[in-house]
Amino acid sequence: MARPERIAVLGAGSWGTTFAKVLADAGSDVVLWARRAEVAEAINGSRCNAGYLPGVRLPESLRATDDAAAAVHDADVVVLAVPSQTLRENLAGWQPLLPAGATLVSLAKGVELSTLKRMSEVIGEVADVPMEQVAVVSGPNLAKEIAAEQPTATVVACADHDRAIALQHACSTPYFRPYTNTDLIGIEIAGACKNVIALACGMAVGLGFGHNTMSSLITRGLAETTRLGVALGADPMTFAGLAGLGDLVATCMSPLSRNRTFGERLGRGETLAQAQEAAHGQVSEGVKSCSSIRQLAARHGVEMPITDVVHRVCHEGLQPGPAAAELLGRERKPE
Ligand SMILES: NC(=O)c1ccc[n+]([C@@H]2O[C@H](COP(=O)([O-])OP(=O)(O)OC[C@H]3O[C@@H](n4cnc5c(N)ncnc54)[C@H](O)[C@@H]3O)[C@@H](O)[C@H]2O)c1
Ligand SMILES: O=P(O)(O)OC[C@H](O)CO
Repeated sequence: MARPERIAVLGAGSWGTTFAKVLADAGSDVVLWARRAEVAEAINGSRCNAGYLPGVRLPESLRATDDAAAAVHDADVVVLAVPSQTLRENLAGWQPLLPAGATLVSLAKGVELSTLKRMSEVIGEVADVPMEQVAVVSGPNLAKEIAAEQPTATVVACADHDRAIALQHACSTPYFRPYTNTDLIGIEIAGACKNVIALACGMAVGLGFGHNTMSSLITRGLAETTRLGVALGADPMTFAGLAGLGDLVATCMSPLSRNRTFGERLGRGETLAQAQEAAHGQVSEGVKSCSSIRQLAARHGVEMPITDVVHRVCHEGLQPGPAAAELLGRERKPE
Protein backbone atom coordinates (compact mmCIF):
# COMPACT_ATOMS: atom_id res chain seq x y z
CA MET A 1 0.00 0.00 0.00
CA ALA A 2 1.37 3.44 -0.98
CA ARG A 3 2.13 6.20 1.49
CA PRO A 4 -1.09 8.14 2.30
CA GLU A 5 -1.62 11.35 0.35
CA ARG A 6 -4.17 13.14 2.53
CA ILE A 7 -4.63 12.70 6.26
CA ALA A 8 -7.39 14.11 8.45
CA VAL A 9 -6.93 14.33 12.22
CA LEU A 10 -10.25 14.71 14.05
CA GLY A 11 -9.72 16.24 17.49
CA ALA A 12 -7.41 19.17 18.24
CA GLY A 13 -6.62 18.45 21.89
CA SER A 14 -3.10 17.76 23.19
CA TRP A 15 -2.48 14.55 21.32
CA GLY A 16 -4.50 15.23 18.17
CA THR A 17 -2.64 18.51 17.62
CA THR A 18 0.73 16.94 18.41
CA PHE A 19 0.15 13.93 16.15
CA ALA A 20 -0.99 16.27 13.35
CA LYS A 21 2.30 18.13 13.77
CA VAL A 22 4.23 14.83 13.58
CA LEU A 23 2.40 13.88 10.36
CA ALA A 24 3.00 17.33 8.84
CA ASP A 25 6.68 17.24 9.86
CA ALA A 26 6.88 13.82 8.16
CA GLY A 27 5.76 15.50 4.93
CA SER A 28 2.13 14.41 4.93
CA ASP A 29 -0.70 16.66 3.76
CA VAL A 30 -2.70 17.08 7.00
CA VAL A 31 -5.95 18.80 7.96
CA LEU A 32 -6.79 19.04 11.67
CA TRP A 33 -10.42 19.30 12.79
CA ALA A 34 -11.16 21.35 15.93
CA ARG A 35 -14.53 21.40 17.69
CA ARG A 36 -14.26 25.15 18.27
CA ALA A 37 -13.87 27.53 15.30
CA GLU A 38 -11.59 29.83 17.32
CA VAL A 39 -9.10 26.99 17.87
CA ALA A 40 -8.97 26.28 14.12
CA GLU A 41 -8.58 30.01 13.40
CA ALA A 42 -5.74 30.35 15.92
CA ILE A 43 -3.90 27.37 14.41
CA ASN A 44 -4.26 28.79 10.89
CA GLY A 45 -3.46 32.34 11.98
CA SER A 46 -0.87 32.26 14.77
CA ARG A 47 0.33 28.63 14.24
CA CYS A 48 -0.48 27.87 17.86
CA ASN A 49 -3.01 25.84 19.87
CA ALA A 50 -2.45 27.78 23.08
CA GLY A 51 -5.08 26.00 25.17
CA TYR A 52 -3.41 22.61 24.79
CA LEU A 53 0.16 23.22 23.62
CA PRO A 54 1.24 26.67 24.78
CA GLY A 55 4.52 27.83 23.24
CA VAL A 56 4.53 25.19 20.50
CA ARG A 57 4.80 26.54 16.95
CA LEU A 58 2.89 24.34 14.52
CA PRO A 59 4.16 23.70 10.97
CA GLU A 60 3.08 26.11 8.20
CA SER A 61 1.82 23.15 6.17
CA LEU A 62 -0.70 22.11 8.86
CA ARG A 63 -4.20 23.42 8.11
CA ALA A 64 -7.07 23.44 10.60
CA THR A 65 -10.85 23.64 10.19
CA ASP A 66 -13.98 23.27 12.31
CA ASP A 67 -15.75 21.64 9.33
CA ALA A 68 -15.43 17.86 9.66
CA ALA A 69 -16.66 17.25 6.08
CA ALA A 70 -13.91 19.49 4.69
CA ALA A 71 -11.33 17.80 6.93
CA VAL A 72 -12.07 14.25 5.79
CA HIS A 73 -12.74 15.08 2.13
CA ASP A 74 -10.55 12.81 -0.03
CA ALA A 75 -8.55 11.62 3.00
CA ASP A 76 -7.00 8.17 2.74
CA VAL A 77 -6.25 8.15 6.47
CA VAL A 78 -8.62 9.51 9.16
CA VAL A 79 -7.10 9.79 12.63
CA LEU A 80 -9.56 9.82 15.55
CA ALA A 81 -8.19 11.91 18.43
CA VAL A 82 -11.10 12.38 20.82
CA PRO A 83 -11.53 10.91 24.33
CA SER A 84 -12.53 7.24 24.31
CA GLN A 85 -15.90 7.66 26.03
CA THR A 86 -16.92 10.19 23.34
CA LEU A 87 -15.57 8.28 20.34
CA ARG A 88 -18.79 6.40 19.53
CA GLU A 89 -20.93 9.54 19.49
CA ASN A 90 -18.38 11.60 17.54
CA LEU A 91 -17.75 8.86 15.00
CA ALA A 92 -21.46 8.24 14.44
CA GLY A 93 -21.69 11.87 13.30
CA TRP A 94 -18.66 11.54 11.02
CA GLN A 95 -19.50 8.11 9.59
CA PRO A 96 -21.46 9.37 6.54
CA LEU A 97 -18.50 11.61 5.62
CA LEU A 98 -15.77 8.95 5.70
CA PRO A 99 -14.15 8.21 2.30
CA ALA A 100 -14.54 4.53 1.34
CA GLY A 101 -11.45 2.45 2.04
CA ALA A 102 -9.76 5.06 4.28
CA THR A 103 -7.63 3.71 7.12
CA LEU A 104 -9.26 4.73 10.43
CA VAL A 105 -6.70 5.29 13.18
CA SER A 106 -7.43 5.39 16.91
CA LEU A 107 -5.25 7.49 19.19
CA ALA A 108 -7.52 6.95 22.20
CA LYS A 109 -6.53 4.84 25.20
CA GLY A 110 -9.58 3.48 26.93
CA VAL A 111 -12.28 0.82 27.15
CA GLU A 112 -15.87 1.92 26.48
CA LEU A 113 -18.00 1.99 29.63
CA SER A 114 -21.33 0.91 28.16
CA THR A 115 -20.04 -1.99 26.01
CA LEU A 116 -16.56 -2.88 27.45
CA LYS A 117 -15.24 -2.63 23.88
CA ARG A 118 -11.78 -1.53 22.80
CA MET A 119 -11.59 1.56 20.62
CA SER A 120 -10.80 -0.37 17.42
CA GLU A 121 -13.90 -2.48 18.05
CA VAL A 122 -16.02 0.65 18.48
CA ILE A 123 -14.57 2.07 15.25
CA GLY A 124 -15.17 -1.12 13.24
CA GLU A 125 -18.75 -1.27 14.50
CA VAL A 126 -19.74 2.41 14.10
CA ALA A 127 -17.93 3.02 10.81
CA ASP A 128 -19.05 -0.40 9.56
CA VAL A 129 -15.65 -1.26 8.06
CA PRO A 130 -13.59 -4.47 8.16
CA MET A 131 -11.10 -4.61 11.06
CA GLU A 132 -8.22 -4.64 8.52
CA GLN A 133 -9.08 -0.98 7.89
CA VAL A 134 -8.64 0.02 11.54
CA ALA A 135 -5.27 0.94 13.07
CA VAL A 136 -4.07 2.05 16.49
CA VAL A 137 -1.13 4.27 17.46
CA SER A 138 0.07 3.78 21.04
CA GLY A 139 3.28 4.03 23.02
CA PRO A 140 5.14 6.16 25.57
CA ASN A 141 3.83 9.31 23.94
CA LEU A 142 3.42 12.23 26.31
CA ALA A 143 2.17 14.90 23.89
CA LYS A 144 4.13 17.83 25.30
CA GLU A 145 7.49 16.04 24.92
CA ILE A 146 6.74 15.04 21.34
CA ALA A 147 5.52 18.56 20.50
CA ALA A 148 8.93 19.72 21.74
CA GLU A 149 10.46 17.20 19.31
CA GLN A 150 12.09 15.08 22.01
CA PRO A 151 13.12 11.63 20.64
CA THR A 152 10.25 9.17 21.04
CA ALA A 153 9.22 5.76 19.71
CA THR A 154 5.71 4.41 19.25
CA VAL A 155 3.75 1.48 17.82
CA VAL A 156 1.48 1.53 14.77
CA ALA A 157 -0.76 -1.52 14.99
CA CYS A 158 -3.02 -2.86 12.26
CA ALA A 159 -4.16 -6.34 11.29
CA ASP A 160 -3.35 -5.35 7.70
CA HIS A 161 0.45 -5.15 7.72
CA ASP A 162 0.55 -3.08 4.52
CA ARG A 163 -1.63 -0.40 6.06
CA ALA A 164 0.60 -0.40 9.16
CA ILE A 165 3.66 0.12 6.94
CA ALA A 166 1.97 2.97 5.05
CA LEU A 167 1.01 4.67 8.30
CA GLN A 168 4.48 4.08 9.73
CA HIS A 169 5.90 5.86 6.72
CA ALA A 170 3.44 8.74 7.13
CA CYS A 171 4.45 9.49 10.73
CA SER A 172 8.22 8.85 10.72
CA THR A 173 10.24 11.96 11.56
CA PRO A 174 13.76 12.55 12.91
CA TYR A 175 12.22 12.77 16.43
CA PHE A 176 9.38 10.20 16.14
CA ARG A 177 10.10 6.54 15.35
CA PRO A 178 7.11 4.23 14.80
CA TYR A 179 7.36 0.42 14.90
CA THR A 180 4.67 -1.80 13.39
CA ASN A 181 2.69 -4.52 15.18
CA THR A 182 -0.39 -6.61 14.40
CA ASP A 183 -1.56 -7.29 17.99
CA LEU A 184 -4.36 -4.73 18.38
CA ILE A 185 -5.78 -6.44 21.46
CA GLY A 186 -2.49 -6.28 23.35
CA ILE A 187 -1.68 -2.73 22.25
CA GLU A 188 -5.11 -1.39 23.23
CA ILE A 189 -5.43 -3.26 26.54
CA ALA A 190 -1.95 -2.06 27.51
CA GLY A 191 -2.82 1.54 26.57
CA ALA A 192 -6.07 1.55 28.53
CA CYS A 193 -4.73 -0.21 31.64
CA LYS A 194 -1.61 1.91 32.05
CA ASN A 195 -3.80 4.96 32.73
CA VAL A 196 -5.34 3.14 35.70
CA ILE A 197 -1.96 2.08 37.06
CA ALA A 198 -0.76 5.70 36.60
CA LEU A 199 -3.67 6.85 38.77
CA ALA A 200 -2.48 4.40 41.44
CA CYS A 201 1.11 5.68 41.12
CA GLY A 202 -0.14 9.25 41.41
CA MET A 203 -2.00 8.33 44.58
CA ALA A 204 1.22 6.82 45.94
CA VAL A 205 3.08 10.06 45.20
CA GLY A 206 0.30 12.05 46.84
CA LEU A 207 0.59 9.87 49.93
CA GLY A 208 4.32 10.64 50.06
CA PHE A 209 5.61 7.24 48.97
CA GLY A 210 8.82 6.82 46.93
CA HIS A 211 10.28 4.81 44.11
CA ASN A 212 9.98 1.38 45.70
CA THR A 213 6.21 1.86 45.87
CA MET A 214 6.09 3.16 42.30
CA SER A 215 8.16 0.27 40.97
CA SER A 216 6.04 -2.24 42.86
CA LEU A 217 2.86 -0.74 41.38
CA ILE A 218 4.34 -0.61 37.87
CA THR A 219 5.51 -4.23 38.01
CA ARG A 220 2.36 -5.66 39.57
CA GLY A 221 0.30 -3.37 37.29
CA LEU A 222 2.05 -4.88 34.30
CA ALA A 223 1.29 -8.38 35.68
CA GLU A 224 -2.45 -7.72 35.98
CA THR A 225 -2.58 -5.94 32.61
CA THR A 226 -0.85 -8.89 30.94
CA ARG A 227 -3.24 -11.35 32.61
CA LEU A 228 -6.23 -9.48 31.17
CA GLY A 229 -4.66 -9.07 27.73
CA VAL A 230 -3.75 -12.75 27.47
CA ALA A 231 -7.26 -13.76 28.57
CA LEU A 232 -8.60 -11.65 25.70
CA GLY A 233 -6.23 -13.22 23.16
CA ALA A 234 -3.26 -10.82 23.18
CA ASP A 235 0.35 -11.83 22.61
CA PRO A 236 2.07 -11.67 26.04
CA MET A 237 5.20 -10.22 24.40
CA THR A 238 3.27 -7.06 23.48
CA PHE A 239 3.25 -6.10 27.16
CA ALA A 240 7.06 -6.01 27.23
CA GLY A 241 7.09 -3.58 24.29
CA LEU A 242 6.69 0.16 23.77
CA ALA A 243 2.91 0.18 24.11
CA GLY A 244 3.16 -2.05 27.20
CA LEU A 245 6.02 -1.48 29.62
CA GLY A 246 7.19 1.58 27.67
CA ASP A 247 3.95 3.50 28.04
CA LEU A 248 3.37 2.23 31.57
CA VAL A 249 6.72 3.59 32.77
CA ALA A 250 6.34 6.93 30.95
CA THR A 251 2.84 7.54 32.29
CA CYS A 252 3.47 6.34 35.84
CA MET A 253 6.74 8.25 36.25
CA SER A 254 6.02 11.55 34.51
CA PRO A 255 4.46 14.58 36.20
CA LEU A 256 3.27 15.49 32.67
CA SER A 257 0.79 12.59 32.75
CA ARG A 258 -2.76 13.78 33.40
CA ASN A 259 -3.66 10.40 34.92
CA ARG A 260 -0.74 10.43 37.34
CA THR A 261 -1.44 14.07 38.25
CA PHE A 262 -5.10 13.24 38.83
CA GLY A 263 -4.13 10.35 41.12
CA GLU A 264 -1.68 12.55 42.99
CA ARG A 265 -4.46 15.01 43.79
CA LEU A 266 -6.63 12.17 45.12
CA GLY A 267 -3.66 10.91 47.17
CA ARG A 268 -3.31 14.36 48.71
CA GLY A 269 -6.92 14.19 49.85
CA GLU A 270 -8.73 16.08 47.08
CA THR A 271 -12.15 14.82 45.99
CA LEU A 272 -12.87 13.47 42.51
CA ALA A 273 -14.69 16.72 41.69
CA GLN A 274 -11.74 18.85 42.83
CA ALA A 275 -9.28 16.78 40.78
CA GLN A 276 -11.60 17.00 37.78
CA GLU A 277 -11.85 20.77 38.08
CA ALA A 278 -8.06 21.09 38.26
CA ALA A 279 -7.75 19.11 34.98
CA HIS A 280 -9.35 22.07 33.11
CA GLY A 281 -11.36 19.85 30.79
CA GLN A 282 -8.42 17.66 29.71
CA VAL A 283 -9.18 13.97 29.81
CA SER A 284 -7.80 11.52 32.43
CA GLU A 285 -8.98 8.36 30.73
CA GLY A 286 -8.23 6.02 33.66
CA VAL A 287 -10.93 7.59 35.83
CA LYS A 288 -13.63 6.02 33.64
CA SER A 289 -11.68 3.10 32.21
CA CYS A 290 -10.90 1.75 35.70
CA SER A 291 -14.59 0.79 35.88
CA SER A 292 -14.88 -0.72 32.39
CA ILE A 293 -11.58 -2.61 32.74
CA ARG A 294 -12.65 -3.94 36.14
CA GLN A 295 -15.90 -5.22 34.58
CA LEU A 296 -14.04 -6.72 31.63
CA ALA A 297 -11.69 -8.50 34.03
CA ALA A 298 -14.62 -9.85 36.05
CA ARG A 299 -16.28 -11.09 32.85
CA HIS A 300 -13.13 -13.09 32.03
CA GLY A 301 -12.37 -14.21 35.60
CA VAL A 302 -9.14 -12.18 35.76
CA GLU A 303 -7.90 -10.77 39.06
CA MET A 304 -6.88 -7.08 38.84
CA PRO A 305 -6.41 -5.91 42.42
CA ILE A 306 -4.83 -2.51 41.62
CA THR A 307 -7.54 -1.67 39.09
CA ASP A 308 -10.14 -2.76 41.64
CA VAL A 309 -8.91 -0.37 44.35
CA VAL A 310 -8.46 2.50 41.86
CA HIS A 311 -12.10 2.04 40.84
CA ARG A 312 -13.20 2.02 44.48
CA VAL A 313 -11.16 5.15 45.30
CA CYS A 314 -12.55 7.01 42.26
CA HIS A 315 -16.15 5.87 42.50
CA GLU A 316 -16.96 4.20 45.83
CA GLY A 317 -15.41 6.45 48.46
CA LEU A 318 -12.42 4.26 49.41
CA GLN A 319 -9.55 6.49 50.62
CA PRO A 320 -6.07 6.07 49.03
CA GLY A 321 -4.37 5.25 52.37
CA PRO A 322 -6.65 2.32 53.23
CA ALA A 323 -6.49 1.27 49.55
CA ALA A 324 -2.70 0.91 49.84
CA ALA A 325 -3.08 -1.04 53.09
CA GLU A 326 -5.62 -3.32 51.43
CA LEU A 327 -3.24 -4.11 48.53
CA LEU A 328 -0.39 -4.90 50.94
CA GLY A 329 -2.64 -7.03 53.14
CA ARG A 330 -3.83 -9.34 50.39
CA GLU A 331 -3.33 -13.09 50.68
CA ARG A 332 0.36 -13.98 50.32
CA LYS A 333 1.25 -15.75 47.06
CA PRO A 334 4.16 -16.61 44.73
CA GLU A 335 5.16 -14.05 42.12
N1 LIG B 1 -2.15 13.85 25.57
C1 LIG B 1 -1.31 12.83 25.43
O1 LIG B 1 -0.13 12.94 25.78
C2 LIG B 1 -1.80 11.56 24.80
C3 LIG B 1 -0.85 10.70 24.25
C4 LIG B 1 -1.27 9.49 23.70
C5 LIG B 1 -2.62 9.17 23.70
N2 LIG B 1 -3.51 10.05 24.23
C6 LIG B 1 -4.92 9.65 24.16
O2 LIG B 1 -5.54 10.40 23.11
C7 LIG B 1 -6.92 10.61 23.40
C8 LIG B 1 -7.20 12.11 23.27
O3 LIG B 1 -6.37 12.71 24.24
P1 LIG B 1 -5.96 14.24 24.22
O4 LIG B 1 -4.76 14.34 25.09
O5 LIG B 1 -5.86 14.81 22.88
O6 LIG B 1 -7.22 14.82 25.00
P2 LIG B 1 -7.60 16.33 25.26
O7 LIG B 1 -8.50 16.33 26.45
O8 LIG B 1 -6.35 17.14 25.28
O9 LIG B 1 -8.41 16.72 23.93
C9 LIG B 1 -9.59 16.06 23.54
C10 LIG B 1 -10.07 16.63 22.22
O10 LIG B 1 -11.27 15.98 21.85
C11 LIG B 1 -12.25 16.95 21.53
N3 LIG B 1 -13.59 16.41 21.79
C12 LIG B 1 -14.47 16.08 20.83
N4 LIG B 1 -15.61 15.65 21.37
C13 LIG B 1 -15.47 15.72 22.69
C14 LIG B 1 -16.33 15.44 23.76
N5 LIG B 1 -17.58 14.99 23.57
N6 LIG B 1 -15.86 15.61 25.01
C15 LIG B 1 -14.60 16.06 25.22
N7 LIG B 1 -13.74 16.35 24.23
C16 LIG B 1 -14.18 16.19 22.96
C17 LIG B 1 -11.90 18.16 22.41
O11 LIG B 1 -12.44 19.34 21.87
C18 LIG B 1 -10.39 18.12 22.31
O12 LIG B 1 -9.96 18.76 21.15
C19 LIG B 1 -7.13 10.07 24.82
O13 LIG B 1 -7.69 8.79 24.73
C20 LIG B 1 -5.73 9.98 25.40
O14 LIG B 1 -5.61 8.94 26.35
C21 LIG B 1 -3.14 11.23 24.76
O1 LIG C 1 -1.41 12.38 30.09
P1 LIG C 1 -1.96 10.98 30.10
O2 LIG C 1 -1.96 10.40 31.49
O3 LIG C 1 -3.28 10.91 29.42
O4 LIG C 1 -0.95 10.06 29.28
C1 LIG C 1 -0.58 10.47 27.99
C2 LIG C 1 -0.08 9.32 27.14
O5 LIG C 1 -1.03 8.31 27.05
C3 LIG C 1 1.26 8.80 27.52
O6 LIG C 1 1.68 7.85 26.58
